[in-house]
Amino acid sequence: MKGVQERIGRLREELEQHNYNYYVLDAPTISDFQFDEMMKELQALEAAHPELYDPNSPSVRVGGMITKNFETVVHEHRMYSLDNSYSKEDLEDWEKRILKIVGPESVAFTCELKYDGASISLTYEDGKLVKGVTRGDGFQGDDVTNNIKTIRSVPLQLKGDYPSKFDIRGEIVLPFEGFQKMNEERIAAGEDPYMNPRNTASGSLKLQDSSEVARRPLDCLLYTIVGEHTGITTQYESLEKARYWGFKVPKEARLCKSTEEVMEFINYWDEHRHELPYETDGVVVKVNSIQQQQELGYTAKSPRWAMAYKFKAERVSTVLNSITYQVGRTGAITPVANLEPVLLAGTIVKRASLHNADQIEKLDIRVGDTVYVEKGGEIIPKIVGVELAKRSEGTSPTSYITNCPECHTPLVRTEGEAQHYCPNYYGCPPQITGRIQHFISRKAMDIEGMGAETVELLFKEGLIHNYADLYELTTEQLVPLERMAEKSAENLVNGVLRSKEIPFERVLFALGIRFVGETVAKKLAKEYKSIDALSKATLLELTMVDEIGVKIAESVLDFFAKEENLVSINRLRQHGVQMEISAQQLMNQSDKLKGKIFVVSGVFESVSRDELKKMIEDNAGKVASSISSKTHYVIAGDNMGPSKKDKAIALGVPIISEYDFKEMLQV
Ligand SMILES: NC(=O)c1ccc[n+]([C@@H]2O[C@H](COP(=O)([O-])OP(=O)(O)OC[C@H]3O[C@@H](n4cnc5c(N)ncnc54)[C@H](O)[C@@H]3O)[C@@H](O)[C@H]2O)c1
Ligand SMILES: [Zn+2]
Repeated sequence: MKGVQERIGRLREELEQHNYNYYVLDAPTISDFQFDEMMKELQALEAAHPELYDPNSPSVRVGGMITKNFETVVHEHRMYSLDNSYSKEDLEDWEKRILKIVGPESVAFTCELKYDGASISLTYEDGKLVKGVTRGDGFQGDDVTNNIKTIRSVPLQLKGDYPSKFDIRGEIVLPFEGFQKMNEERIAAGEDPYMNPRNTASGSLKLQDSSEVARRPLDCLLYTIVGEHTGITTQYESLEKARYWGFKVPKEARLCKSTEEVMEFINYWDEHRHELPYETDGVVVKVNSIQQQQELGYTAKSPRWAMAYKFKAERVSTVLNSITYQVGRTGAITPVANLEPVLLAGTIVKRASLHNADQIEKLDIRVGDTVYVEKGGEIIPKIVGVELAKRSEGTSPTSYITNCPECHTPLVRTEGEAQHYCPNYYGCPPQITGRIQHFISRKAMDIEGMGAETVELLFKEGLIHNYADLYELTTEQLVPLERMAEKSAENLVNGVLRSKEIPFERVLFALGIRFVGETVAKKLAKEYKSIDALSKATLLELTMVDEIGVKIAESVLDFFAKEENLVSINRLRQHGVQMEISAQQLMNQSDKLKGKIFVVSGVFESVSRDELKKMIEDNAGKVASSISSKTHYVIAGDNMGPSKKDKAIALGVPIISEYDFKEMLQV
């Protein structure tokens, strides 16, 4: 008995800590699968020992919390969690319990997808968005209205016959495409990629700077209306109404008359969910009739009228053959697991990320172990645990490397950072080639005729040591090299020559300053206009620039403090690389379109789409990808999509031609 009590206490404590990591820090340290297993164990023990009931147990409370970084708002209607089911039998048991209360006839269900993001409650009064609050602990949450307003799919003004006051609930998600783009930008800027879309969405919502939130491609999917006089009688109807008033309500929902039909829906989406643009982790089955919902009511944590059906995590086990360590262009060390190849979610997996030393230690991962591999929204799969029963005897914990695997320099780890670094900036081969590879990449200097392997080859042959060396390469030097025909040597030299036309903002990105990705480079170029001015900026000045924080500012200062960087910049300048915004570009820039949001659609006669977008941005306007109530103008060319056109008309957004636009700029 004492043992059980201890175990329960221990589980409650640990689950509490995981809730904190997950909901407040947005940085879980165990997988959802492991969390759910622990929760199930706790629930089973509590059910067998009702005398140990505690109203504060994580099993009977919503897991979230308020952060105190925002104003705390008490929910007028409580926000609940959902009970989980994992099989057809679970669902049938649930149906039986429901019928006991509302029976004896059958019950209809609305099936929806379970979007994996952060819960939100939006309050509308007279058709206007007045508040956006996180779920928090279910009773009260964080007021994140300003951040919510930056999300394009959240209507600020409703249309149609909406009730005068109501709340609508949904999920803030980060669609895969946006998540991947954000991660590509982070990797290009030398930062660690985010772990998964859910925690990134939730973390984004809690940023203090709304303009930073606005840059994140968040989406808001809605599913429940709450309020007194809404006139709605079924869940299915509420989805249709919400859609009609202007909310984004996914169309996948289905009205089902039996658990058989519910299972059909579940089985279909278990297989097809990867075709959706956002992450889902199950299906939510809801009693359709609102009146029946009211009869059923709530438990301490969840509605009795709804049930989540969780998809099985895509997870397999395989043997860890070895751990290797990669050195990135910024010197960051990433441990990589080399696995016995295994089929996971339709692809053969051979490698998985181990993130950093802490992760290896926490999971106690050892070479030879049988490990669990999981695939979520991440780019590469990850190891989430070890099958300890299969561990052979006599193994010892993995000791993390202390020296760089490439140049043997002792590694360093700055306080507060998870990653180890190789500090040998000038001499570590992968850092040198990594910087040059970044420099020539498509979004940077876009040097045709050159790829990552060519960089390796030229470095090995001692021809380049630095990106400025590229501009001194001659065909005579290149032709004798292996696999380098005369033609490709010429292409390469010409490619380098042409890169001298690349505008300053991209040169700035190409230099590979840590944390200076494409967007930040654009901002800095616009603000400082030349490398000389930027190199003289102080920390304070830099942090005054919109969207530039201390971390970026410090990294810029570090970069210009390195003598070798200054030498390289001077050499690049002597070779004719653009180190300032051209007079032409300056002339074309203004603030004329400040605050205006444009959507560009169709094919144009006098300019290309990209040129048009650049003109908008050069004049301080913003380009959005889809039309919303916040769009100021749609610039339409030939073949504008009919649905876009309808939407613009419905929302009353003016549709203008490329010529009207140029008129606006007077060019
Ligand atoms: N890894 C960790 O450390 C850790 C810690 C805490 C929680 N978790 C994960 O979070 C889960 C618990 O989180 P939870 O309490 O938010 O429950 P949940 O996410 O399992 O389900 C409830 C939530 O689902 C959301 N939802 C999505 N689509 C919906 C729809 N169509 N209709 C209604 N609701 C919908 C709502 O936001 C609702 O609050 C755990 O099961 C675990 O997987 C993990
Ligand atoms: Zn090194």
